[in-house]
Amino acid sequence: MLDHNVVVLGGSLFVWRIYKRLEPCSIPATLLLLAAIPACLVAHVKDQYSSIVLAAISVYATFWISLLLFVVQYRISPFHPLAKFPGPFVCKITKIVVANKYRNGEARAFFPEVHDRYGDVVRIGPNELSFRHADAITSILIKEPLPKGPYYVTRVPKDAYQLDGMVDFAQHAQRRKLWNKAVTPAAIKDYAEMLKGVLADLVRAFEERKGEIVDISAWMGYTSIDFMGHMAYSQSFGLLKAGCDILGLLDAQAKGAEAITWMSHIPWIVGPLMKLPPSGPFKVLLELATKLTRDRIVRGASSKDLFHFLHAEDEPEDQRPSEKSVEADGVLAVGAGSDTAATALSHLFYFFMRSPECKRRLQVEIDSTFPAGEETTDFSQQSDSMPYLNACIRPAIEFDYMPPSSFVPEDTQVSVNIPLLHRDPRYFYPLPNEFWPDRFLNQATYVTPSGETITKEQLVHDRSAFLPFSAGPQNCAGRAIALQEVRAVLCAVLQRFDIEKAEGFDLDDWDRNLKDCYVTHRGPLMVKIKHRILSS
Ligand code: HEM
Repeated sequence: MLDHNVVVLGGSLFVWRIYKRLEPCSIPATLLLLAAIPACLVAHVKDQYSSIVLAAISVYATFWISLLLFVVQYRISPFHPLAKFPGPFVCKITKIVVANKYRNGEARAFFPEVHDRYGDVVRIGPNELSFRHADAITSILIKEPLPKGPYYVTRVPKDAYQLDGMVDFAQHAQRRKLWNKAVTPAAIKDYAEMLKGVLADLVRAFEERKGEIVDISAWMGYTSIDFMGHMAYSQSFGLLKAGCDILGLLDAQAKGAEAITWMSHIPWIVGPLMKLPPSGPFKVLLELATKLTRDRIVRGASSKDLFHFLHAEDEPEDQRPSEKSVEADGVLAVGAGSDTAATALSHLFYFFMRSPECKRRLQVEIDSTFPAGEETTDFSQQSDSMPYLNACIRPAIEFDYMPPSSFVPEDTQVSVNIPLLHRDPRYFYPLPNEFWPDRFLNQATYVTPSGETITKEQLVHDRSAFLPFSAGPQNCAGRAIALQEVRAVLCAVLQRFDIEKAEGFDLDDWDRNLKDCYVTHRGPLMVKIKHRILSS
């Protein structure tokens, strides 16, 4: 008779082979492989023990420990397909390290560190590589875009299809058609009217707070979320009027994103978690999305909002996407469109406090385009005739997380770390780490903030490495809307107000408190709102 340990080891080797080949993660498969199989082994070897309890303890312990060792051994062995790629040892064994970095908002520090240490291609998980090279953009995202990886699977709510969670390209392209109709110049014209209303609320709120100290990062959050309410659902969320997050939306979004980003990096955990009823921030967000969708359907809209396009309201009812899918894409719009724009705007106010000369130059451009007393709401002028405004915006638009895809057949997830490219001297030089808008201007010579003059030929400016809105089929659907919003807010505020650092606030705290958790957690950015006195 075979020794019982050999039988148990054979069982766990068999289960490991199944996991390696099929990666099953459903609850029934997990119960079968991790509980039922060892139970059968207990039944098989129980006679060799003095009691069934002892047999169960010994078999389960041997089975699970040996299974774990098989997994670890293989992941660090030279036979693993990614064995030749360098990376932190612990990352070869488990993805938990990177998942926790995201959850704790430490990705911003972690990725530069590992790429500086290990090079342009780093193994950041048992089956995952991170790239820091512009060539990878074309190979992964553009030329023959690789299919989306399991990272995206968690974005798909049950019974619904959310655009960015659609891993099937054909299905994604079909849904993206609705989004593309929602971002044509004609559609964006309608959103411009909504934006004007939001700008009026913002200006009014700042007028009322002149001379006061406010957290401008929070106010940018209210602004962008209010705009998304109008643009997506023709409904005011009312944060600007209230001067606070009355719906708890920003808080729910931040907490939900923290959980989602963690789960996205450990996709096998999603199956079991999705079986649980939504709780905490997910409950808040889902209930709000359902209510917004219902209310919008009943109420209708006086002009074409995003919902109009996503719900295909011009089509016969039987050809429209399901209510659940529109609900899911509505959440996506509010999530994808609010934190990103608010972060870009907050960064800009921060940069202007660090570099007052840049703010002065921008205000000169604003004044010559929109003289004092005139409205700043001719948005086409902002996009076409204000080069310095557009140069300022570009370096402030961050792309805080990575778009992973996956290689088939090895099931390796790969990602290009775009924020690192934006700060890489091979693509942007000089001052790759500094806010220096001039690099985005087309000039024969450039003067750096320290007074050094360089020629166009000396400037390194590789636009192919600049991708704040990503690229390829899954690029940002709201790019044009976001740019219009950021330009409009800057013009409206800087034409009328001087935004100065609040006394006692340490600007270094802004950078210290930034955390990438799928959305960017921003700490406070305390400023004094002052009436702007125009220099003659
Ligand atoms: C400064 C502001 C913004 C930035 C930097 C930004 C950036 C991005 C990036 C990098 C992606 C790709 C993400 C990935 O592949 O994982 C993306 C996707 C997306 N963004 Fe934006 N975004 C911004 C504003 C907006 C706005 C205002 C909206 C909506 C009105 C929006 C809607 C979307 C949607 C729907 C997707 C998913 C596209 C798809 O999967 O086909 N974004 N965004």
